[in-house]
Amino acid sequence: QDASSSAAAAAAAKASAAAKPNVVVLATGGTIAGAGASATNSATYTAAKVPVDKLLAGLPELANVANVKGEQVFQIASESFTNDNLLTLAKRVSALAKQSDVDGIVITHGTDTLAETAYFLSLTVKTDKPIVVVGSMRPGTALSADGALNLINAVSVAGAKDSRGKGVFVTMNDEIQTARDVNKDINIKTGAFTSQWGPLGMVVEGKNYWFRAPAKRHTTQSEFDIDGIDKLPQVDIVYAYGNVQPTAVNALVDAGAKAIVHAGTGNGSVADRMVKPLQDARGKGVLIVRSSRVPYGFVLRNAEQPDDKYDWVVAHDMRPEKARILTMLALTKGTDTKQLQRMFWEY
Ligand SMILES: NC(=O)C[C@H](N)C(=O)O
Repeated sequence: QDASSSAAAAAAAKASAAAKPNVVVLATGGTIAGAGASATNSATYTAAKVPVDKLLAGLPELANVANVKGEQVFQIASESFTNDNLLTLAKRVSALAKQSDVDGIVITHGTDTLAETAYFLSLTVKTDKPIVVVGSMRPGTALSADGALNLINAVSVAGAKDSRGKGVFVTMNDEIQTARDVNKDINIKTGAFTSQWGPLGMVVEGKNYWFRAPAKRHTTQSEFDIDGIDKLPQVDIVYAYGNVQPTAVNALVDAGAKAIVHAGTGNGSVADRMVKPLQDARGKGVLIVRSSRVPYGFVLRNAEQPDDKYDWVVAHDMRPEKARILTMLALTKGTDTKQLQRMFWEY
């Protein structure tokens, strides 16, 4: 009797594990793995402290959502992310996505450059399996820490069948955002991630509620594939402000930048004294991408500056830091400015 009931219990446990999706959590550090000195330290803490096993063990509720495995890829604050980190992470995500025993992938990440990494993954990983990048604004040691629910939501979105084919997501504050559109727009507050075009949906108590679909090319529809990319070119950003001088542009060209993203004022406007240095840079083969330091709206071609005449590219609605990501990838294919401009419209 005992033996048959324990066999039945084991079979039931096996059936319940088989019914749940398999989700791998790749941990990279950030505040979601951060720890502060006391529960009232919501903003003063050390990022990238808690190892992934401890992070997952602290959330037994995850077992109800998916069969979760953790892997520590890095343990860093995201402001220190490099191109090498992007390549290593994306290659690991791509390899996991090819495994038949993996249904979805979650990346825990610091919030500061989270949107850049999410965009990079959405452009380079060829899969229709859900990939979710998630972080937190408060360390797990703080009162009203946001990481635990953000992580459960991420695992639930990554494991859901109705998330497939929709690209890479960011799940913060119960919202499901698409990697391309989302940015960290607010610091300190937990509702930090927004998109001017709105979230795709919401995740509440383990269920997805969708309201729109991404309109731009991503993952399986992308012309980039991380499996064939081993190096990223140097692309830098020049920030515009009153009294700006060409010092930074000239230094970056001398340092070997292959492209410069100009974070202009207003509609991507460029100070009169910056035009010639940027033209000179273009003359030396450096690609010039005109973006704006204004977070919302978008930059139009040949408005503010004659882009056709100067052979410059506009970043459309991409923030300078995300324009850098697309420009680096474009440069792995060639230096044709018409192609780069097409990519800014399509991705
Ligand atoms: N909230 C955070 O995660 C911020 C932290 N500086 C990071 O990006 O790693």
